Amino acid sequence: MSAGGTSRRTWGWHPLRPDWARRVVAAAPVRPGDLVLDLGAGDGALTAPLVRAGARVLAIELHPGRATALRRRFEDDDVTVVEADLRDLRLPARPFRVVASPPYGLSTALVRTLLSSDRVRSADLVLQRAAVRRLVGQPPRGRHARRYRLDAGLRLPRHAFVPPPKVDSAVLQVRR
Ligand SMILES: C[S@@+](CC[C@H](N)C(=O)[O-])C[C@H]1O[C@@H](n2cnc3c(N)ncnc32)[C@H](O)[C@@H]1O
Repeated sequence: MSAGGTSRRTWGWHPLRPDWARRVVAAAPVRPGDLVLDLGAGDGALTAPLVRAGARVLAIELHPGRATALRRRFEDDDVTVVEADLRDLRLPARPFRVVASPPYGLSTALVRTLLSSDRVRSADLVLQRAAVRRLVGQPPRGRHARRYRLDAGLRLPRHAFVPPPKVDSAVLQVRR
């Protein structure tokens, strides 16, 4: 995937509207001082309310232009932007939360990676609604999967995103 010639499809570019991003963060158990990963942070729709909630955010974004814009936007905040591919995600060595709207194509792999760690305090992932149903019914295996419970959370209508995707979305809640 090159940074030039990018298409919405290649990069899964469906940013959340700010009001819906606020709702997703408000429904997550984030406390001041928590380390929170925003996976596929885009232009910071979720990063902004996470910062307002007092989180220390690790924002991971593959698109170079978006990573640069994120650094500028949050230069005065407790936000670390890492330009990296989520397919090579390396999790922090200390406990962390996740609040993210990642590319839908990586949903299963991401959940599996999270369930392989014993350091996830919680995760709230905006995913395709059908994927949430599937994952709640049959979570992917992971080394520490038994420590976690998966539930369906907030439902997001298509107009929660600009542009609206062709599928419905919901939050997958991962709790210990
Ligand atoms: C659905 S958008 C969500 C953006 C933002 N989280 C929001 O809610 O508005 C997914 C984001 O993931 C990024 N992305 C796509 N593939 C990625 C990958 N392999 N690694 C890291 N980021 C990726 C895209 O560039 C895009 O910014």
